[in-house]
Amino acid sequence: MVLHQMPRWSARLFRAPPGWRRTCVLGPSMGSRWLPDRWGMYSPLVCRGYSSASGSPEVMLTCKRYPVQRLPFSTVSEKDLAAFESIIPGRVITDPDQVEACNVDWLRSVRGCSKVLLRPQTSEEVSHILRHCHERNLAVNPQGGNTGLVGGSVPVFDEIILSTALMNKVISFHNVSGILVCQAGCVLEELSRYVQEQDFIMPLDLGAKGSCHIGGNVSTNAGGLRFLRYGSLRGTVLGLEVVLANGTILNCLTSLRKDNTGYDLKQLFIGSEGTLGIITTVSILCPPRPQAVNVAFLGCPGFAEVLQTFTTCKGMLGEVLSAFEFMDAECMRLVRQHLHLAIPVQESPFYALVETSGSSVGHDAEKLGSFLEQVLDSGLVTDGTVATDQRKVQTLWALRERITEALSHDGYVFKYDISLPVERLYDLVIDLRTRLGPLAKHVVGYGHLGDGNLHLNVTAEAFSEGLLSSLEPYVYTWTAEQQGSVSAEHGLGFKKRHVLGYSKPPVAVQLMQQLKLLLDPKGILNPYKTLPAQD
Ligand SMILES: O=C(O)CC[C@@H](O)C(=O)O
Ligand SMILES: [Zn+2]
Repeated sequence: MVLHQMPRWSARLFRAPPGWRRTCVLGPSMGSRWLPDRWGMYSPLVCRGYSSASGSPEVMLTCKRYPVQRLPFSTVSEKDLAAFESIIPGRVITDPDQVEACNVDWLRSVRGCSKVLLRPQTSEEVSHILRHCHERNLAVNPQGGNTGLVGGSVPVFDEIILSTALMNKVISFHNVSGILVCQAGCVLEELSRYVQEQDFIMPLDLGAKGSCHIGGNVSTNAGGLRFLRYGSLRGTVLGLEVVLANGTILNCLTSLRKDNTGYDLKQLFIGSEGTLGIITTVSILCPPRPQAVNVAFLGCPGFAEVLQTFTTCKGMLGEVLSAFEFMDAECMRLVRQHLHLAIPVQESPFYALVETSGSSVGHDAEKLGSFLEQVLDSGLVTDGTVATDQRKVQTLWALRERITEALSHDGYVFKYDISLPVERLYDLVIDLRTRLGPLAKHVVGYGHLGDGNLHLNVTAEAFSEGLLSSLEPYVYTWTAEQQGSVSAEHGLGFKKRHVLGYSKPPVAVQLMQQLKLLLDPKGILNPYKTLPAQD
C-alpha cells in the first residue's frame, strides 16, 4: 500500500454511516409510501416527502408552475382501463396513493396528475399497451427508477405512467465476451452485483445505482462515474429491443461488436428519453472486473492546481486512471453538514477524487505512489488519503456520490449539468456567486472533471421566479459562448427542453422534430419532453 512507501501519506479509516449503501428495489406491493431514494436507502427526506400525513408541503403541479398547455390527447376511460386489465391482469394501478408516488420526481420539483400506472412484464405486453394507446390517442410516460434530474420521468399532465419495474429479468450473460442481455427494468446495482459474481463490472456507475433502471440509463444516455474509462453508452450498448409508438416491436438486439449494415438505429433511442420508443431489452458489453482498485482523496489549494493535478495524473497514471472527479469546499461542507460524513483530509478550497483500476496490485500501487509523491512535493496537493480495500474505497466514493443527496437537504435546488472546456470549468461558479449574491443560499461546483462536465447547483430556501430569472438564460448563454453543452449527461427532460437550441443549430432541431414525427406521428410518447414546444 502507498502508505508504506510514503510515510507522509496517510491512509485513514472512516466509519461508514449506519445503513450506508443499503440496496433495495421498489417493494412488490407498491402500496408503501416509503420509496427508495436514488442511493438505495429509505431516507427520511424521501419518506417525509411522500407522506401527505407528515404535513410537508405538496409539490406544485408542473402545469401550474410552468407555462405549458395540455396537448389534445384523449383521457383514460373505463373502457381503456378494461382493455389494459385484459393485457396485464392485476397490474393496472389506479389507487391514488400508489399513482401519486410516480407522479412526483425524486427532487420533488415537478408533479403530474396521472391517474393510471401500468406495470407490464414483457415486451409483448408493452407492445399491446402502446397499440391500444396509439389507436386511442392516449399519451404515455415511460418510467424507470424515477431518478432523473430534469423532470423527464414523470408526467406533466395526465399521461399514463408505464413503469418498467417488473421487467427485471436477466436474459443471458456470456462469461467470455462479457455481453449481458437483460430487460429494461433491471436495477443497475443489482446488475453490477450479478456481473461481479462472474468477474465483470457494468460499464457505468451512478450515485443513483440502487434505484435507477438500465432502460432509463440507456434512454437518457446516462454518463456517470466510469465514463472516463469505459466511455459513453453509445459505445457499450450493443443492441436494443424497442417498442415503437404504434406498438411495433423493433428488434435490434444484436450482441455484435462490429456491425456496419445500414443506419445504426439503436442510437436513435439512446438518449432520446423515451420520446421515440420504449426500450424494453438491452444488450450491453461489460468490462472485466479490475483486480486492483485504488482511490485517492486529495485536497488542492486552488482550481488551477486541480487542473494541473489532472494533467499530472493523465501523464503518470495513464492506462490505469479510471476516474477523476472534483468537488469545491462548499459542496463538501454541505455533505458534512447534512449527511454527517467525515471529510478525511484537511479543509481545502478544492478536492479531487482519483481512482485507478488495473490488473496488478503492486504495479498500480507503485504508480499511484509516485504520482502522489509528485503532486505533494510540487504543492499541487496539500493533503490526501488513499484507500485500497473495498470498504474504504466505497467510503471515499460516498463523499462524491452523495453530494446530490446532501444538496437536496439544503432546500430547493436549481441544477445545471454543463460540458465546458476543462480550463473554464469553474469560472461560471465564481461568476454566479457574485451575480446572485444573497439571492442564493449556496452556489456549488463539482463533477466529472476528467470528462469536462461541471455540475453547477444553486440552492435556495424555496423555488423562486426571481432567482430562476437571474440564472436563466444567463447560464445557458454563458455556456453557449464557450461552445459548451447545456446538458452534458442528464438529458433535457421537461425542464431543459426549451434550451436545446443553445447547443444545437436550428437545422439539427428541425431534423429531430421530423424524426419524432416519423416515429411517433401522434406524439403520444413522453410528450412535453426533450424537444422544444412547437407553436
Ligand atoms: O445532482 C447533480 O447535479 C449531479 C448528479 C450526478 O450526475 C452526479 O454526478 O453526482
Ligand atoms: Zn454526474
